[in-house]
Amino acid sequence: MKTFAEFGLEPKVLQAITELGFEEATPIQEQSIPLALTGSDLIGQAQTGTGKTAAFGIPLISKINREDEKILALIMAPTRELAIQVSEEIGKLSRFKGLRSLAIYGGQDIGRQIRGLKKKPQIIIGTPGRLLDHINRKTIRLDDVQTVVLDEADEMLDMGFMEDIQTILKLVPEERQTMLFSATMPPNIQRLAQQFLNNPQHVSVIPKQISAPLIDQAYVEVPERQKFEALSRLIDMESPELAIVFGRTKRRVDELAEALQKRGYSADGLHGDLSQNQRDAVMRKFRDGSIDVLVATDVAARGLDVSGVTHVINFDLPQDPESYVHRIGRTGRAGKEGTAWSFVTPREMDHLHLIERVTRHRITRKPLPTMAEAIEGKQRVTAERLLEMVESGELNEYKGISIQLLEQYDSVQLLSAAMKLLTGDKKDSAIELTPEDPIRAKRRGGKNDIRSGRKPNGGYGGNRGTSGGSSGGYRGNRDNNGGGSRGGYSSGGSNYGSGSGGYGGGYKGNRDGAASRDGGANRSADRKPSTRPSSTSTRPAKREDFDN
Ligand SMILES: Nc1ncnc2c1ncn2[C@@H]1O[C@H](COP(=O)(O)OP(=O)(O)OP(=O)(O)O)[C@@H](O)[C@H]1O
Ligand SMILES: [Mg+2]
Repeated sequence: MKTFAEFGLEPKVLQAITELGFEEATPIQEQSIPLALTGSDLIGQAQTGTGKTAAFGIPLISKINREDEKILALIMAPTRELAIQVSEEIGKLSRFKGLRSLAIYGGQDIGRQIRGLKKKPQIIIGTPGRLLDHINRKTIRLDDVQTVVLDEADEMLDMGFMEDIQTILKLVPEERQTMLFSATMPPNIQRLAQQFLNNPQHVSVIPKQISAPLIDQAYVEVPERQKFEALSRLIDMESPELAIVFGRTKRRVDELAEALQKRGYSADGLHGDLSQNQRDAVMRKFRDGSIDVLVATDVAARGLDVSGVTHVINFDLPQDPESYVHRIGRTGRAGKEGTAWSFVTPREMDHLHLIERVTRHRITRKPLPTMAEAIEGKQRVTAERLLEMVESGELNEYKGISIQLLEQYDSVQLLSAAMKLLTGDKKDSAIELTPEDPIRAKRRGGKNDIRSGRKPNGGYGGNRGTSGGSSGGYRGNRDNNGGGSRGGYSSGGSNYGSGSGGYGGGYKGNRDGAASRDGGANRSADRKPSTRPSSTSTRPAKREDFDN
């Protein structure tokens, strides 16, 4: 492991890194930073939560002169929340150097953004839709941009941002450095790379070499109508510090958040039909811990980094294996452990197996938590709270009454009553959620779909660490689905997530033409009537939500 001092960074940037508490570079940082500092174009791929933001942020910041008053760097991200977060991290990294950066995203007052732009930021972090808006208004000019980063590049393509990105990149001088980053690099990313990158270096971190994000992955098979009960039992049993629960549609998220609140959980929902103020408020509450459970559509699947997220629960399975990878990657970040649970209806078992094959990771089957386990979990939390209170020692006011009570009643009875009060018996109000259709495993893949054309070397390393890094394919140690005998996933070209940087597996060979990953326009995860004037109807529904 390298320390940041070894990259020859200027003292002010090093100081900022130290202030953030980063001691050693993560593998993606170790490989990307020196390359990016040479000015080379880059395609960077590494697992979720391994510091890709600083991997592009540090070299980007290093190149900029604080005296300059032009926009010199442009970072694009697929969602508003991510643009805000990346902008904050860039702000922290460039603090001592005194650079100015600004987030530009839909839903925020444009006047405010224009005022921000008047302060001459050198770094813009934006979502493509609003960026274009500013470009058209001539409030943003890209003529001096030297560095472009596409964070979550594959997602931006998937959301139908290709056209917007093309328009934007055509306005950036050709003499520039361009970097693409994501944890997943499906083959269609090559299209973008060929068009906009100049002789890019591929930096791809083999999982074995990463201080592996320890995500414990489990699933329970549960019929659709029992999912809510399963969720509340699971939350009770596991008592997450912070949890993100993913639902398939906006309606689902609304219903779930409300149902959880009714049952006494501290939960709130996030999706693209909320106003930006509401979205900001929910994220703030989740980040500061005033809610414990964030219920969200895939709008929260990518990039978000909230410390203390111990659990991710897929209340509904995601449509795509990549989405699974990113969703569960909201936990187990920066070397911490995390737990991911997925609810799978009996008809979705095939889809689960597809996810297992593509991610080359066996997901452990677990039984539905029992009522007894749920109760035990809740009691454990209550006991912990009680003991914390005992340790805090600030109990003098209660001692008199406690002594009196103990003279009259049995101590076990008394403590049990206090525990019961504290635990707060669940109001068993009936919860009715509108059922969702099961996700269907699309038939995809096969040798002909292997598109990346790059030599496979290094699998995703399914069991992270024990077998990682050896030559591709979905190898032998899987027993539940025949080692990829269906659909050709074992065909050595699969190198999802590592090795040479190509996704390679081609499992979603015919996805490009699909209307949307959310299962059709009318019940898409995040569809919203657009205020943007043109061509929105032809775009995948998903983008309507994420940025406008
Ligand atoms: N060198 C480092 N040492 C310690 N912590 C780090 C280091 N680099 C980054 N981090 C922290 O790790 C966390 C994850 O970083 P980041 O969000 O950049 O991950 P990512 O690879 O972009 O993940 P994702 O694929 O989910 O977007 C952040 O909280 C970040 O501050
Ligand atoms: Mg990221």
